[in-house]
Amino acid sequence: MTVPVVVLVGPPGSGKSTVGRALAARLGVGFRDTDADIEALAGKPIPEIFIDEGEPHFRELEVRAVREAAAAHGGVLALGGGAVMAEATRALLHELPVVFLDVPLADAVRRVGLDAPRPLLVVNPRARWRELMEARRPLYLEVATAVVDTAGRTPEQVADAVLEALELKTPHD
Ligand SMILES: Nc1ncnc2c1ncn2[C@@H]1O[C@H](COP(=O)(O)OP(=O)(O)O)[C@@H](O)[C@H]1O
Ligand SMILES: O=C(O)C1=C[C@@H](OP(=O)(O)O)[C@@H](O)[C@H](O)C1
Ligand SMILES: [Mg+2]
Repeated sequence: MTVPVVVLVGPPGSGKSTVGRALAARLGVGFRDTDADIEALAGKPIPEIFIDEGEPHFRELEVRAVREAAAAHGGVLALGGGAVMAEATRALLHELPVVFLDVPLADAVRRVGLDAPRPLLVVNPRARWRELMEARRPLYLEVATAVVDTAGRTPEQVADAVLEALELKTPHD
């Protein structure tokens, strides 16, 4: 069994996918994103999974994708924003180095507004994001080894803060 060097959790727009890629490059390790794994498993993009099979089916695929990646991927792993809602996922995250990327509402809404579609944020994204974050913040905190604030930081600066928070060395140190 190979376990990730870092797992990134946090709400949509916190930068998990973007920072994860930068972090993996800095560490000289691979990057994996469970949303991409789910799309590969289902053979279609996430919005289509939500439309065709519904959110509960997406969440089943997500639990499986996280379990498989957490047991086999030795690099940086980014989860989807809702992955922590599953108790089984939280249980396995308790054993891993997990960073919660925090972000204020205004920054997150600005970031996701310009990005790929997220089915849960299509209608009234501001209010929906706030609701999601209120429900999930305790869960992000429960699984987090460290919390990194992303407000006013570039993805590269966030990657630096993650390395520092976990005291990780890069090949250039
Ligand atoms: N620290 C940051 N500052 C500004 N924009 C960012 C930052 N992190 C991510 N972004 C941008 O926000 C959008 C969402 O980022 P993404 O990595 O997909 O977030 P997540 O995976 O957490 O939902 C992307 O367009 C990305 O380029
Ligand atoms: O918050 C959520 O429930 C979701 C977040 C998305 O990932 P990001 O957090 O990477 O945007 C993706 O997994 C799906 O649209 C559901
Ligand atoms: Mg993402």
